[in-house]
Amino acid sequence: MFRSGAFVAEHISPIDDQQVQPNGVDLTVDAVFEQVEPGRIGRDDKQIGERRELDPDADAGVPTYRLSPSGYVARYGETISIPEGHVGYVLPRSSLMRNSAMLHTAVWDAGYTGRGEGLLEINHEIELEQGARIAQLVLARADHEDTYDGSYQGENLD
Ligand SMILES: O=c1ccn([C@H]2C[C@H](O)[C@@H](COP(=O)(O)OP(=O)(O)OP(=O)(O)O)O2)c(=O)[nH]1
Repeated sequence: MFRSGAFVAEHISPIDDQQVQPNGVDLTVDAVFEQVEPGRIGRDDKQIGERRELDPDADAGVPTYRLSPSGYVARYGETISIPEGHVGYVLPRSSLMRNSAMLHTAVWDAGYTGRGEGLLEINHEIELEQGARIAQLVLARADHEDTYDGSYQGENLD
């Protein structure tokens, strides 16, 4: 069973009322990266290729990313903690999708805490204000034996 947005909100910070939706919580874009070196997925290890952080255009008043068609890694502005007994899924905000862009995501494990990332697929030029809502996190009840203890635990925390 999926939990309410109010429940999800208890596991995300910072957050404001505008982010709380009936079935989940909206996530904002804090930083955008372009990968510049190859990565590697081995049988027993992995390496994330080097990235370049994009500078948003500050002249617009609100810092704004002007993105051309390509793939980018977006880092969310919120720290997310997936509670035990749950699994998280992040989906794109529909307005992103309606603008020919997509956010690709993976599984958010019980016990994970951090400011995670998603893959932005941009198919047409788009402007994204830094801090704009681009995604939504939902939580479902889930059985599990262990909790998350991987290399991304605690990532991007200040
Ligand atoms: O779209 C997503 C999905 C998950 N995560 C976070 C939460 C998740 O718990 C963690 C690790 O994900 P996963 O287990 O898929 O990573 P991995 O590639 O298997 O690495 P590791 O073995 O170090 O966990 O990354 C994201 O930031 N973005």
